[in-house]
Parts: sequence; structure tokens; C-alpha cells
Amino acid sequence: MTTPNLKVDDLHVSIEDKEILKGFGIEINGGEIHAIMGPNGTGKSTLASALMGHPNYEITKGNATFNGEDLLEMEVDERAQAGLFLAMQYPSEVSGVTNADFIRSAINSGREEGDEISLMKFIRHMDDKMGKLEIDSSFQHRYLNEGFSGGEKKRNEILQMLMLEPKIAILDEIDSGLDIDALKVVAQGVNDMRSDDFGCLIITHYQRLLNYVTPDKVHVMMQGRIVKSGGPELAERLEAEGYDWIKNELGIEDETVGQE
Ligand SMILES: Nc1ncnc2c1ncn2[C@@H]1O[C@H](COP(=O)(O)OP(=O)(O)OP(=O)(O)O)[C@@H](O)[C@H]1O
Repeated sequence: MTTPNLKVDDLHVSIEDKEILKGFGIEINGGEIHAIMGPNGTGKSTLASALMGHPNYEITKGNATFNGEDLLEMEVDERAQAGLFLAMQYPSEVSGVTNADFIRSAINSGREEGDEISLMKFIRHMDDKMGKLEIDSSFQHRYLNEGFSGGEKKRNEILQMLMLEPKIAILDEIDSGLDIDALKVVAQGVNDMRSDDFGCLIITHYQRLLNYVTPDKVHVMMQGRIVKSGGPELAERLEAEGYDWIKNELGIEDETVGQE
């Protein structure tokens, strides 16, 4: 078994000719949980979308490898099948496709023909994970995210992660809109995945999630790149003091890419 590895080096990404990521770099290995914090508009979601291969995001420079393979050359479905997972900040609603059907086809798309998960095994597995996440069993028959509350959508993203068992997961503001109990349940879901065969990048604005999921590294992102890295104590200081001290320390005058 090879340890999962996501390596991003000097990544530059533009949207509609506006450069958002300006030399972003990170390396995440199996067994590691990294957190990225940063002011609004610094490109955190852009990073997540670009790594998943969203067509609107143009990579103008730099590279990214996933388990040694050129990630940027892979199609979107190939990235998912290889074990890269993104829990989106704003999960989409898909009418006509039930939650269970969506997750089952996602699991099977990563498997060889003849090796598909059996219906019985799938149901048992899904019941188990839904129980852990305290999701009502009726949700498996509801259309994907349709009419789900904000917090239910976030729990559903974690359900997908637990079911798909990715090698590296990017969780984009998975804590936004969660009540305290749901936050703990979601955090437990992430902690259940912790192993040498799983690495995670948590994008968040608040330290509170990191009280329950202790990150190995915390990175601060500004102006489209990481400007400072440290341990969990960095997140605590950001929560207490905001970003001004980093801007002063590094001589950064403006935290948003848009205003440059
Ligand atoms: N589709 C798009 N078209 C034009 N500009 C975009 C598009 N998507 C993102 N941007 C711009 O890119 C910049 C970075 O946005 P992004 O969502 O990556 O930031 P973020 O760090 O995730 O912000 P937040 O913390 O508010 O979620 C912003 O200025 C945003 O307006």
C-alpha cells in the first residue's frame, strides 16, 4: 500500500483572466490533516475547484501530482476515481437522483466491472455511516441535497466521504452553517477516517472545528498563496487576533486578490 500524497507546487490559477492563485504550494501525505485559513476572497475555494479540475479555472503555471501522477492532466472523473474527494462549500442539489443512487454509482464508478458493491453490502454500509452521522434513514431515498438544510447538506458531504473512502479529501468550509451538535458529528466523521491511508485538507474560517479535529499543520492563505504555516496554535491565534498581525509581520498591505 502506498501512502497517499498530494503535492502542489507554484500553482497559478486564473478565472476570466484574473489571476487568483499566485504560486500556491502544499504537500499532504496520508496520515496528515492540514487546515487552511484565510480572509474572504483569497482563493481557498478556487484552489479546491482547480484541484478537482473545474473547467472554469485556468492553470497558467505550476504543477500538481496525486500519488506521483500528474493531477492536472487527469479528467475530473479520473481524479475522483484515483481517490481525490472534494466536499464543496455549496453542495449542488440534483433532482431525480436519490442520495443512495448517487453514492452507489460513485462507488461503482471507481471499481472494475464485476467488482461492483452488492446492494446488500451497500445498504448495510450506508445504514452504518448514516447512523454514525445521525442522518435520518429517509435521506437515502430523497433526491440529492434537494430541500436539505445547510447543515444537512454538510453532513451529507461527510456521508459521501465516509462511503467513498477517498485517499485525500478537501473539505471546503464543511463547518459553515453547522450547529454545535452537528459540528461534533461531522468532526467525528473526519476523525473516523484518520489513518495512514487518508490525508485531509480542511478549509475553514473558524478554529472551532479544529477543536475537534486536531490538524497537524495550519496554513494561512493570503493573496493566492500560503504566507505562513504552523501548528494548531496558529489557528488559535488567528481566532483571537484576526489577520492584521500577519499582514504587519509580512508587510502585506491588502488581503484580497481582487483589490490589487
Ligand atoms: N467564477 C468566477 N468568476 C469571477 N471571479 C471569481 C469566480 N470564482 C471566484 N472568483 C473570484 O476569485 C476570488 C477568490 O474566490 P474564492 O471563492 O476562491 O475565495 P475564498 O478564499 O474561498 O473566499 P471565502 O473565504 O469568502 O469563501 C474572489 O475575488 C472571487 O470573486
